[in-house]
Amino acid sequence: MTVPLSPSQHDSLAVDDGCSSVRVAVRARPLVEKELVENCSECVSYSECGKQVIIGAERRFTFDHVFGAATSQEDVYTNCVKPLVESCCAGYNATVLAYGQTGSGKTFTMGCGNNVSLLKEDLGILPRAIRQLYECVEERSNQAEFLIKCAYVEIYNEEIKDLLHPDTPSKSISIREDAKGDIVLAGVKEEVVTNFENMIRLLEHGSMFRTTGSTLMNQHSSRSHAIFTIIVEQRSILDSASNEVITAKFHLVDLAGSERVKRTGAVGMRFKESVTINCGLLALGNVISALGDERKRCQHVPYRESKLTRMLQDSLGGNSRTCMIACISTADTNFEETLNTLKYANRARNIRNKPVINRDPQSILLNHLRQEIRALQLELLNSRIRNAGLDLASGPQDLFLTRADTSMEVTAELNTLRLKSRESEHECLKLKDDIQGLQSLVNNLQEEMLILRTERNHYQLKLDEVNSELAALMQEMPRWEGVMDISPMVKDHLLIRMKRAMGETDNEGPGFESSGSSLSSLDRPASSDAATRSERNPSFPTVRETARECSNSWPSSQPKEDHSVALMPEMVYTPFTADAKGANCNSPDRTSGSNRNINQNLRTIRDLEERLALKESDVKFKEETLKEATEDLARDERIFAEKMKEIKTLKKLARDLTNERETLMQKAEKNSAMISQMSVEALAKEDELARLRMSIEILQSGRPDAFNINSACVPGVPVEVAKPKGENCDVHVDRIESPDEVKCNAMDNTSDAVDTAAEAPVEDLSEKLKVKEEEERLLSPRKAFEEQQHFEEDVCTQSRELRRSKQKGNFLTKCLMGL
Ligand SMILES: Nc1ncnc2c1ncn2[C@@H]1O[C@H](COP(=O)(O)OP(=O)(O)OP(=O)(O)O)[C@@H](O)[C@H]1O
Repeated sequence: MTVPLSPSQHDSLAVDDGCSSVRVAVRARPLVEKELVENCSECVSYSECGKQVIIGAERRFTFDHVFGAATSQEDVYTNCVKPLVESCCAGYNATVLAYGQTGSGKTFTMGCGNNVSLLKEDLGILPRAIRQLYECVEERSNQAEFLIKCAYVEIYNEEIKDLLHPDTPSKSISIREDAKGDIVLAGVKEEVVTNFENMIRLLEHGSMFRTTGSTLMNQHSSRSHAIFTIIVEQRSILDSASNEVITAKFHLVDLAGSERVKRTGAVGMRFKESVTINCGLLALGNVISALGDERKRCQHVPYRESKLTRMLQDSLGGNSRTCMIACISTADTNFEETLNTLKYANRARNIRNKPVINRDPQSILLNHLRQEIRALQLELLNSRIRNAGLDLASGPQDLFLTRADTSMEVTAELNTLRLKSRESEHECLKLKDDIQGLQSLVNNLQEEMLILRTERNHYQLKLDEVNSELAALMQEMPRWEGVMDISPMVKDHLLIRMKRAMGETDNEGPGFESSGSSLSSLDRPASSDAATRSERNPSFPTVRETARECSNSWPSSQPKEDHSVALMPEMVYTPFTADAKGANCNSPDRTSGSNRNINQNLRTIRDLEERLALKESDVKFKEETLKEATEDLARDERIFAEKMKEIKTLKKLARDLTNERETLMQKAEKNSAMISQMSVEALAKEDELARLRMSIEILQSGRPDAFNINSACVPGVPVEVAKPKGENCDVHVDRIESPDEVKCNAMDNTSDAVDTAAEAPVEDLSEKLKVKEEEERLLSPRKAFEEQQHFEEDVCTQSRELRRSKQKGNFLTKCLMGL
């Protein structure tokens, strides 16, 4: 049945209060061939609204999406994953998680490539997501530059394997938390991929290395949890000044299926895999419970319980938009597993994530600093212009700008360093918190270990008591020999126990191999404890001593009736035969009482052994966790120390830069004053040059009326000029070579003289000019010509320089305005 899709299902990424719930979809697979052959019937139905699944008589579960057995891959993808790919392109982390019992269709749903054997409509989530991602990149290529990377790992038997680089040893891969608190896989190489085809090739290549195996439930059963991660980095190109980088991670997870060993028929290696798979899923369940249960929400979330949960830390309760697809089988033979999956998935619906756009803090900082620098540069320029009263378009500004820029750079650098230092301080605080958390974890673990050790000692004591009781009973054994019939099996067993208690190896007893493992745990603590006890009280016989005595006093070999003794732990004493009863009628009650005692004691021993083994494995696990936590703590402390060192260096650098900045600011102040002075001088020189050029033009024109305007420039004619400020100014003109070619040799106060020369009496000047002309006629016209040329060249050079500096000034002004 295909469940109709409602439009509301498309809003699968609804976010409120910055939080977004984990979306959960259920997908039922159709009955497979094996189930059809077995005549299985369907035990699952769906409600009309398309959001409820009903299992059995009336157990209803509500989910965000419910996909019936006939739902196409396309529908599952469109509803569950498409929005996640879109949000990943927008900078949000995303996760798709396929969960379910073995053979329920997780790998089918996720897909692991684009095989030619696959029909297009059967393509799973992975190839579809990769295609959509590249389409999205293509669409946005005019807005941003994209860099896409991928990594593919599997968690097999609690070890992480890099499927894209299978040669990487698992030991070199570890799960770490980076400075931002994101989970990263150190040691896993990410591949940069530029197109759909290449990424599919990598996916298929990695999938080839994934561990699969055949079980009774699924011929191609995945024996590991596989995580394909796509990393999307984008840099906006719309705003060239903004170099903001956004990075999003997309995890596509195909979990291994939960399974019952009885049904999968897993033995040996498969059995071990099965145990680790179930442990990982149990840890995931614990995390889901801790996050989903409102009462537990503030408590510790056991992410560190398994590698799977640690890797999915961001996806469950963290910075990610997550969708879980719970795959179920509708066959009634899988009723219990399906019910469990639905319960598991239902809990996941309560998890609240906090997705945010992953902006690179460095680029944010850089942008912020750039804006600040621009603002400061403008402000500084404005204030300088105001102070110097300069027109930006005139005058050489390069020196001024260089200094100002240097000062700006230093300020910017200083700000960057300050921010970095602040950031490192935050990081240090965070690390401190982490260290405290770890410290309390270690303390808790130590406490737990202490309790466990006490418990172990307690059991050990009990075991010793039982052992000594047993030893006492064994001492009595020879006495019963004559009076009752004890099964040779029992004797054999007791002999083996005694020998083992004495630390001897005895493989003769047919029950040795089966009971060996359980007995060995008894052997070790008994002997060590016996040693300590004999130290305490040498008169008290140890189990070993008593046992040795017994074994010596016993007949060495008893006829062995059969080899059923292999079931030693379950063995009981054989009942008395009628004859034996007759023969031993002197104390039948006492004998049966002792038998009962021995049986009871054996049971107690077995019980204690099991409990002890359990406790020991518990202690071992705790010790490992403690070791890991201690290592983490040491690492964090190392990082913390490094950070502190870095902060110190940064602070010192910041201090140095502040000093340098101060010095530069002072220098810049001085230079700006100098520049202002120079600018004023340059303006005066320009004026002077303009006037000189005008004078030359007038003199070159040789028009007598020109002297009315500027006769003060007549060469060699000392002029008494009018005094604008009540002062006399003399202009000395050397000589006139010809009426048209003159050399002007203006002395001090030239500009004033030129300004006031217009007011000199024209008659006087004409007369003087005539005299001069007479004199000049006598001089060589050639020389005058040469001098004139010389002078013109000088003027041209000066005006060229002036033009160049003007251009420079204009250029710099434009640059400044541009900035
Ligand atoms: N929706 C479906 N439509 C048709 N066939 C399906 C569907 N889902 C699963 N199957 C078939 O069911 C079988 C088991 O599926 P699959 O291998 O994906 O299960 P699994 O959950 O990944 O198992 P495991 O956990 O053991 O790896 C496969 O033969 C697959 O083709």
